[in-house]
Amino acid sequence: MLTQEESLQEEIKAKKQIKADQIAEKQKYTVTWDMLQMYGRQLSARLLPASQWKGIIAVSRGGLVPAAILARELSIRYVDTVCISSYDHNHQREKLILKQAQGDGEGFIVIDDLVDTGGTAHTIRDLYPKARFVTIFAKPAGKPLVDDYVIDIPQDTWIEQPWDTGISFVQPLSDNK
Ligand SMILES: O=P(O)(O)OC[C@H]1O[C@H](OP(=O)(O)OP(=O)(O)O)[C@H](O)[C@@H]1O
Ligand SMILES: Nc1nc2[nH]cnc2c(=O)[nH]1
Ligand SMILES: [Mg+2]
Repeated sequence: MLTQEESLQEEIKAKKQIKADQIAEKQKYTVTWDMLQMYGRQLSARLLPASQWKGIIAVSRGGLVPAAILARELSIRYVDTVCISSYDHNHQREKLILKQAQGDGEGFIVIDDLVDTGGTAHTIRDLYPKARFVTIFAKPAGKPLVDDYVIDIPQDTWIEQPWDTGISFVQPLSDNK
């Protein structure tokens, strides 16, 4: 007989497996480091002049690499983070704010790698109503919640980020000599 805690853990594990299966079935949009740098530079150009910004707030973890690209291009050295953990619990997707940058976001760029359902973006908007909130990728459901983004991605497509992937051998199409 499982305890309540054990059955909750079992339920969470089963849900994670369902999510992994759903991701595996989705169309993939694979991002390379080069692409990310190129898109990050495009976004940076739209954030000029840099003198209007007090700093950058990265939405950890996905926003960390894009934030580094923006910081370099705009010569911004003040970089902070907001750290959000999303997890499944009792049929609800809850968000836990582990750490946040202070203030209402005025004069700051808040950057995340992508907006999908918009759940994270809602949290960011509540925390930093005066910030300029930008992402590199946007899916239709979350698009209305960002001030700017670079690449449109269909809702049914999973974005594979370069930090989640690696280079591996691929079989040739034909082994015929
Ligand atoms: O629009 P949404 O449906 O909320 O999805 C977008 C969020 O999902 C990913 O983060 P995730 O919560 O997976 O955590 P991570 O950044 O730490 O990888 C991504 O980096 C965005 O922050
Ligand atoms: N890597 C990745 N994380 C996500 N979080 C929510 N949607 C996505 C996605 O498409 N790709
Ligand atoms: Mg994230």
